[in-house]
Amino acid sequence: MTHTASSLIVGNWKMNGTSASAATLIGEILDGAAALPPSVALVICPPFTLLDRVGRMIEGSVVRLGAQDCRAEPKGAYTGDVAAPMLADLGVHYVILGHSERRRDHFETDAQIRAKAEAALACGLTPIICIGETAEERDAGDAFLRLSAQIAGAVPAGFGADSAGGVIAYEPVWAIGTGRTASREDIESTTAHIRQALAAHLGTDDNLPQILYGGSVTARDAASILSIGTVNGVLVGGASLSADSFLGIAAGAAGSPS
Ligand SMILES: O=C(CO)COP(=O)(O)O
Repeated sequence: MTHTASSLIVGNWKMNGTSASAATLIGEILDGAAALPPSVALVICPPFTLLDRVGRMIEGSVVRLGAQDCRAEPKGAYTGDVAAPMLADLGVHYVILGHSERRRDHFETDAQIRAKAEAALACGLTPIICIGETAEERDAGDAFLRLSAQIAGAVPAGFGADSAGGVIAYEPVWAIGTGRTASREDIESTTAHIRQALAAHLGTDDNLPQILYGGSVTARDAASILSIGTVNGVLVGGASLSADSFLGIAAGAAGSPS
């Protein structure tokens, strides 16, 4: 399957990695990344502890650096938190916000996620705002309502039109870490809905944020997912911890055999 438009392949390492494992993984990814066409953009989001080390390793390569969260305030007495300007200072380009694991474990609200996105944009970072319905919401037929509400609450005005751009990651909660990827048909209809909801919320059809799919993506299904017209890339968890899998997914974006 061939995919001609550019694709954003983002690896979310979550709470995984040591200096030794990161050195090996990044070395292998850089070896393989050199063979990818320029239409495929790779982003690695390691935990905070590895941002500096990974940033130094990928310097001068096509791979960009992303973080997994930031705080909305620029500095202050917030023990354990990390501010957006601190990330920008480290050479970070992207920041994942509102991941379902943070919504679940840290009770993050759409309003907080929106404030974080505004803080990230203010220092030139590209936010990757995560949205997604739970299995219960899906079974109740409320998935689209839930996604529209998350967009209305978490996506800042003008999102995507800023020079830093903006990214929305559709990650159905029931597909994350479960090995249960959403079907191509589901991803197609849901991302079409998300695109419509973004256009309605932002009041424009131009410069809309890019839309990623995330949830048990593997090299096996990446090419099919990435060939959907409303999907601009993928957000990869588990499979981003293996260079073979991550590069296989990127090869799916490049239209080459994975
Ligand atoms: O949450 C995810 C990426 O942010 C998806 O994780 P998995 O690819 O492990 O399902």
